[in-house]
Amino acid sequence: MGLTSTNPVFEGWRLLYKQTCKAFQTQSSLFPFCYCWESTAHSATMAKDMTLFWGSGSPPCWRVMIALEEKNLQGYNSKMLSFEKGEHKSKEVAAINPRGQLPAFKHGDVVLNESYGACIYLEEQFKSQGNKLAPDNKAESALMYQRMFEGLTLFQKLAQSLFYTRFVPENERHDSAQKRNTEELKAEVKLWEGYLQKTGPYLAGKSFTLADVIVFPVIAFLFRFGLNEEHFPKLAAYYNTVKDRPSIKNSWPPTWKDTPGQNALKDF
Ligand SMILES: N[C@@H](CCC(=O)N[C@@H](CS)C(=O)NCC(=O)O)C(=O)O
Repeated sequence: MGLTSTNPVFEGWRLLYKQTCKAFQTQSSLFPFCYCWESTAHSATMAKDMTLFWGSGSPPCWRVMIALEEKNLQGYNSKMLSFEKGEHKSKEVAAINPRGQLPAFKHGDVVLNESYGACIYLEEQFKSQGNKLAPDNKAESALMYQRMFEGLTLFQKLAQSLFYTRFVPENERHDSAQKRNTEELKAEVKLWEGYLQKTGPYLAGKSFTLADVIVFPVIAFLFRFGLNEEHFPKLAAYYNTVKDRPSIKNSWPPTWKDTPGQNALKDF
C-alpha cells in the first residue's frame, strides 16, 4: 500500500507538490529536487516489499542488484549469503528457489529466481522510475536483446574454462578438453572486443541498457581473473568507464573489495 491512499491531508499536499513540480519542470532548478523527493519516497515504498538473497561475486546476483539500483529501488530487504558456508542451501532460500541457487528474489508474492527474468521484470514494472534501460528504437532494442542473450554464452564459456576442475570430476578430466575450453573462451572474448569496437561505447550502442546491467558483471569477472587490458582495449575502456557508475559502485561485490584478483586469464 502506498503512502497516499488513505490520508486526505497528505493527499492534498501531494497534489499541491505535484502541481508545483510541473510548474517548475521547465523553468526552475528546483525541479530535480522535487523529482528526487518523489522518486525516493516512491521507491522506498515499493522496495520495502522486495527481498533479495544473494552471494558476493556471483554475476547472476550482481545483475539483479544493479537493476534494483538503476531503477532507484534501494531499501529492499537484502541478505548476503555465503556459498562457502553452504548458506544458499538453507530452508529460507529453498522456500523461494527450490534449486537452492542464488539469486532468490521476491517482490510481494511474486517470485523471480532467474536473474534475466528479474532484470527484465524490474524494467517493465518500473518503466518510468530511475534510469530507462530499454530503448524504444527498434534497432537498438534488437541489439540489446541480442547482446543480453549472447551474454549467456559468454558466461557459460567463462565457467567452463575457469571452473573446469570444479565442475568435472577428477577421473573425467582431460588436458585436451581444458585446452579447448580455454581456446573457446578466448575466441568468445575476442568477439565481444569486436562488438564494442563496432557498436560501442555500451554493449548495445550509445546508451546504457539492460544488456549492460546483465553482461557487465560477466565482463568484470573476466578482469577479476586477470584479463589483459592491453590485449582487449575496448573491453578495458568499457569496464573502466562502467565500473564508476553509481549503480555498479553501490553493488560492487564486497568480497572483491579487500581481496586480490587472480591471474588465470593474463596470457589471453
Ligand atoms: N539461472 C540462474 C543461475 C543462478 C546460478 O547459477 N547461481 C549460482 C551462483 S552464480 C549458484 O547459486 N550456485 C550454487 C549452486 O548451484 O548450488 C540465474 O541466472 O539467475
